[in-house]
Amino acid sequence: MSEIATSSNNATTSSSQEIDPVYRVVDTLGEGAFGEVLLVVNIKLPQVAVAMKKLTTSNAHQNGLIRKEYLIQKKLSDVGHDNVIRMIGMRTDASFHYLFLEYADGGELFDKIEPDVGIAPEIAQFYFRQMIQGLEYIHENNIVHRDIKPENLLLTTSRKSIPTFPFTLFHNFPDVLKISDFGMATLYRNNGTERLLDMSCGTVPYAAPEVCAGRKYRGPPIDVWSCGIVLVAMLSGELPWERASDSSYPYLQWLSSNNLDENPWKKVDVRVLCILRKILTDNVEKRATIEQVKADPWFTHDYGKLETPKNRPLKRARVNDENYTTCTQQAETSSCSVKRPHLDTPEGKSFLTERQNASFSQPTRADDLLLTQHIDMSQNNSNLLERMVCRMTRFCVNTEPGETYDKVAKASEHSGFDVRRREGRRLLVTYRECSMMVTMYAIGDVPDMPRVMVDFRRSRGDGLQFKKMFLEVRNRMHQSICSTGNTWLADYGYVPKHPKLVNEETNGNASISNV
Ligand SMILES: Nc1ncnc2c1ncn2[C@@H]1O[C@H](COP(=O)(O)OP(=O)(O)OP(=O)(O)O)[C@@H](O)[C@H]1O
Repeated sequence: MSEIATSSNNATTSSSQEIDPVYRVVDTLGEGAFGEVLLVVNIKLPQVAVAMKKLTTSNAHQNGLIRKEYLIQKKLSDVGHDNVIRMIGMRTDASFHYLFLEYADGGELFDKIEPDVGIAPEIAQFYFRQMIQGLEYIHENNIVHRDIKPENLLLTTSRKSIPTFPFTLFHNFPDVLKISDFGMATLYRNNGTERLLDMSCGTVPYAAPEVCAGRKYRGPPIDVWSCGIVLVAMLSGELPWERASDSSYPYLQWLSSNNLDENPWKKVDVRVLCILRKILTDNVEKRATIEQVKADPWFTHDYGKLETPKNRPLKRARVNDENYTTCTQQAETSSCSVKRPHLDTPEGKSFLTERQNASFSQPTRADDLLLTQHIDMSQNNSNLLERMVCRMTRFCVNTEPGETYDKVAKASEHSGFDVRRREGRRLLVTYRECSMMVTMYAIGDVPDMPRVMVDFRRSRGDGLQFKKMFLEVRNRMHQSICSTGNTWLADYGYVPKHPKLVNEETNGNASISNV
């Protein structure tokens, strides 16, 4: 067992802090445009974890942007909201700014969305409501986010902080959605006076038409628009258009209601279409406000109660509307509560099975984090918490770890991707603006044959592009893919229980290849 788990539970005194670090970096959670996000845990209280956004202090302009992100996060964290990532503090040294944030241990909402399929309507509604609640709080604080997309909507499995809605639904549902990444956010109102914004920013497929057109725009409506696109992505597993502009045929068709019998619209219920009509309108004056979204019949529709019995997958208790398809499978993806056997990295570092049901808390002593000498940056317990997140972008192969490593590298190169070999038998695979980190884990407890879980994590760039890259590599490796191993991964909650992605029998060319 690692040092982290065997340490005593006593809080460290100030004198020992000067000798030993209290916090240690244990994993890389993501890489952003200006730096990386690391998972940091308290050595003696490993359930105390934070995300540390490490940003390079390269020039005055960049420093100004980081300072702005810090001030915005601070403003939002003073009172705080369950659906907005909280900031704990920031410190700066000669080379970096370190932003300490509440850790979301459930990964990105993006990873719950099955390409071309989406997620069940009641679960989409559950996340959508939380997104709107969080956004309402952000706007009330005079801030507009400007980059709402599933990659910036993080999840935490802690039950303590589940928000209470004016509805009785889902009160046991484990995922809490947290709006994160305030790198594009800005003040849209000052002393009660709203100002028009002009910076073109955000992520193109989620951006409102007025932003795409380069016009001056009002803040809140552009976030509402992005929420509408997120809703389409959740319910259909695809984006409606690449860009909301006159150059996009699907977009123009939507505006004139000419393509409602086509994808993605034909996948959604008529009530969903009604709310989308109110949100995805190019007429900003007519676009639904948050208040109107909250009053919409689909938003308030009662799908029935979801239960989360201990150690069992989620099941929907009752369904009120037969027009809506049931889908317990996706609900299962949210709960990774089965006791798991060990997984080892190729170097033999063990995972600690007994910690998998832990829920994380934030440090009570922020000073421990904010002082430089208290964080061990060596990452020598890399990936300790990896198994906490159930991810779609994994598969099992029946080749030895070393051979698997070479095969993944070759498959990636053959796909035209740039491959960099990294420490710990990891691969950083890049194509254009998008990078993914690939890690191999030997599955320890399966006798007779080698089994390796190949894990792909988006480290930079667009989530859809990442999934395309993942599928490309997976399809090239189809001869090595082990379907019984995939079932095993699904049973233990490492991947969602979804036959299309996990249990394909013959090859990797599942119906998701056109994502
Ligand atoms: N608080 C957190 N808890 C868990 N994971 C996090 C947290 N903050 C960020 N991450 C992970 O790190 C990734 C990058 O973080 P973030 O989006 O804040 O950085 P960024 O530099 O703005 O990235 P991008 O350039 O992709 O917009 C996220 O997509 C997420 O996977």
